[in-house]
Amino acid sequence: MSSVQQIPVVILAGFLGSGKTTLLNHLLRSARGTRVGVMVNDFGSIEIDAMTVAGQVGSTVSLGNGCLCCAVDASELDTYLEVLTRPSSRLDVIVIEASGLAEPQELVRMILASENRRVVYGGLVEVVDAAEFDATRERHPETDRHLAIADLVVVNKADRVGPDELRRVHTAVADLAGRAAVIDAAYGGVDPEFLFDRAARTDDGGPRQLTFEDLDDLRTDEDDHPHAAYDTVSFTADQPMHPRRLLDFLDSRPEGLYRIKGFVDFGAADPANRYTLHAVGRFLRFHPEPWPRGEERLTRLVLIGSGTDGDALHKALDGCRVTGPRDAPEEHTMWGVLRYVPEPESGGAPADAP
Ligand SMILES: Nc1nc2c(ncn2[C@@H]2O[C@H](COP(=O)(O)OP(=O)(O)OP(=O)(O)O)[C@@H](O)[C@H]2O)c(=O)[nH]1
Repeated sequence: MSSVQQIPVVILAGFLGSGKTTLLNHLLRSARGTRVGVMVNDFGSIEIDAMTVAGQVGSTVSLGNGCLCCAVDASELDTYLEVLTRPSSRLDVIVIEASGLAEPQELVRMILASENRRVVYGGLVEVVDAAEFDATRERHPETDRHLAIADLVVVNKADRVGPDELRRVHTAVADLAGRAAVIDAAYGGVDPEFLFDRAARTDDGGPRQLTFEDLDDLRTDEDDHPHAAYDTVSFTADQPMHPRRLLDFLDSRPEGLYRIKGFVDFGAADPANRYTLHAVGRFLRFHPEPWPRGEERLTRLVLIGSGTDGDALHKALDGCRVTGPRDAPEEHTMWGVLRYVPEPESGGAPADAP
C-alpha cells in the first residue's frame, strides 16, 4: 500500500468573541517550524501585520513564517483544501476557524466526508468564554450540543474569573463535553502540541518526516504555557500488540485522553506492515504501511491528555502485548483494526463519525 502524507485539519469553533482568533494568533506565533495553513471567514482579525506577508494570490495569503491563510465560505472549502494539501504547499496542519455562528458539526462532516486523500480530520476544538459561559448557554442552547461533539475544549479568558468560578465553569464544561479534554487558558495560550505535531523539518524544507525524537520530545515545561497543563505518556514495546486487546483499550480510552499517535507492530497478525495510529478525541485511524527496511519492530506510542492517569494507561497498554505463542491472536482479529483504515480511494470516514 502506498502511503500518502496526510495533513490533519483542525476545526476551531466557539461563540462570537470567545477568543478563537486570539487562540489562532497565539498558535501561529508559537508554531515555530511547523507550517500552518489557516482558513478563516475573513482576514480582518488575523494579525497578518505581525508576520511578513510574502505574497498574496486571490484570497490566499502566504505568510513569511510558512503559514498560508485563505478566506473561505463553505462552498469553497474543498477547493481550498485541494490547494492547501498539495505537496507544494508543504503544510503540516490546516486550521479552519469556523465563524462564531457556524454549526461546527457541518464542517466536521465535510472534513470527514472529504474525498481528498491527503486530508485527515484533526479534531474539533471549541473555545468557551469562562466569564460568559452561563449567559452564552442561556442565549444559545446549542452550546451544549457543540460541546458534546468537541474533541478539545479550551475554557478561555481564565483571567477574567476567580479560581472558584473557573473551577465551576471547568466542571460544568467537562460534564457537557463527554470525552473531550478540557483545558483552561488565558488569551488562547494553549500549547500548539495539543492541536498538532510540531514538524521535524529538515533545513531544505523537504517533506515532513515524523521521527521518534519528534514523538518523545514533547515539551512539558509549564513555565512556558502556564495554562496548558497536560500529561504525556510514552509507551514502547518490543513484543507485538494484540489487535483485539489494543482495540478494546482504544474503544474505552478514558475521558481527557485527547491524542494518541505513533506506530503499532501487530506481529504475526500482519508481519509486512506497521500501523500508524492517529487518534484525536473520539476519532481513530490506522494507516498500514510496509515496514521500512532494517527498522526495528517496535510499537511506540505517545498519549496526550489532561487529567489522565499515566500509570494506569501504561498498565493498560502493557496488557495489550502478546505474551507468547499461546497468546497468539485468533484468526480475523485484524478485522477490527481494518475497520479504522480509510478506503484507499476515498480517504473518507470508515467507522466513527461524530
Ligand atoms: N481578558 C481576556 N480577553 C480575551 C481573552 N481572549 C480573547 N480576549 C479578547 O476578547 C475579544 C474577542 O476575542 P477574539 O479572539 O476576537 O474572539 P473570536 O472568538 O475570534 O470572535 P469572533 O471572530 O467575533 O467570533 C478580543 O478583544 C480579545 O482581545 C482572554 O483570555 N482574556
